[in-house]
Amino acid sequence: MPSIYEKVGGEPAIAKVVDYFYDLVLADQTVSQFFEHTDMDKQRKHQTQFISFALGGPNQYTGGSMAKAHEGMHLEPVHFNAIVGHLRAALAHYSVSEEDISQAIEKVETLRGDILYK
Ligand code: HEM
Repeated sequence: MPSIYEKVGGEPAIAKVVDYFYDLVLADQTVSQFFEHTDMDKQRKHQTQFISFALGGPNQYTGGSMAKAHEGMHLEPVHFNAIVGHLRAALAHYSVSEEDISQAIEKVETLRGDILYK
């Protein structure tokens, strides 16, 4: 079974989804402030890893490192939900099927508990 990552068209397609997702995130005042002091290389790395993880691509991060990466950000459900919404919109924009989008969101949801502030 090909991963969604492969179905979408691998790395070149992911780069486009990443750019689109990134634009949505930075235009959204619910979450844009978290990236205020993030340099562009890290920003890009974050988005690419995020999308690759969601779509079953390479360079996946484990739950443990996700908790560490977001430690101290005090992320609330409203922030996580906003990011999930942008992921959904970016995938839909590139004509990913509703079924594949749901699967990607399900994957991302497995990290909610690690990423949110407790
Ligand atoms: C399942 C959801 C998420 C995944 C897979 C993910 C992935 C990652 C990864 C891999 C890093 C480390 C990047 C690095 O070390 O360079 C990171 C850092 C970061 N994430 Fe996320 N993330 C998620 C959710 C969120 C949310 C909801 C927010 C805020 C609204 C957020 C904001 C950030 C910020 C600000 C950084 C630090 C960037 C920096 O070093 O300046 N992430 N994330």
